Amino acid sequence: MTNKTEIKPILQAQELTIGYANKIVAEEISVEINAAELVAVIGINGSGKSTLLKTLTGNLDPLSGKVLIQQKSLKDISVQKLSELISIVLTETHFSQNLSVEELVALGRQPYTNWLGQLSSEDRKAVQQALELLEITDKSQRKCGSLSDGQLQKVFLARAIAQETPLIFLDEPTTHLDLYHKIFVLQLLKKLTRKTEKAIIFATHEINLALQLCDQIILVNQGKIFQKTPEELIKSNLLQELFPKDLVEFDAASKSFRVL
Ligand SMILES: Nc1ncnc2c1ncn2[C@@H]1O[C@H](COP(=O)(O)OP(=O)(O)OP(=O)(O)O)[C@@H](O)[C@H]1O
Repeated sequence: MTNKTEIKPILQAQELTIGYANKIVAEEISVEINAAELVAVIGINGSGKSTLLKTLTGNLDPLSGKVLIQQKSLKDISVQKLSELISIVLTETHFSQNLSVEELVALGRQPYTNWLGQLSSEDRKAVQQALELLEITDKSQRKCGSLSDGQLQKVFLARAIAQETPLIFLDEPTTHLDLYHKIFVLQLLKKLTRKTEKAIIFATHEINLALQLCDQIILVNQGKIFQKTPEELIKSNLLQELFPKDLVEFDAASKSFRVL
């Protein structure tokens, strides 16, 4: 007998094959994500990061195998229930520029509002809490169209927080950001996992930053998927083999890629 409380993963992929009707992108995938973990999905262009995220969020059917959320098969979860479990932040270029920050964040409450879309006091509280967590309360009445890309990124993140789901997925949340703001956003994601116990999974090309900031890394490479801690990944040879060796190499001592 053990006293250790069993930690049940919030998300699991079992013997998963992902891809499209005429193309297998990756197979034999097994992934386990726990609450309060920050997880980066990395891999070269076209390796299958978006395909994996789409499959894990139920936007693309697996070719075989299954995805479980809180031990329940994704295909048996209703769309309504799924919107209470998963929020997704995409790199959005089309959104209503005329919405105020507060209005856009309030869209995160859609799974909970009535058919008229009226916000209850609980909905308003969730919106205010999300604005506070992202430190954008002072911008709540600004039009989204007047914000910088970095500020907008925080607003989309606040909308996902307001949705109050245990899982948040983001597709390349640091695109368009300068180095300082890339670190700012990733640190913020990390703080959110600690503060809220949410699991946050994001696709990124920022491998050096992911190695420094994430709890787990999912590497997509040549049809295979590896889940490891940053330390395990650095010790493995996987990063050395990620890119052709003519321009860039992984230096295990400094735990980063460098130009040759
Ligand atoms: N709808 C589709 N039908 C068929 N093949 C597709 C489809 N969408 C993507 N692919 C292919 O699947 C593979 C993986 O693409 P995916 O977009 O998942 O890669 P990625 O790692 O997210 O790439 P990037 O870093 O460039 O965004 C690529 O070869 C791509 O051409």
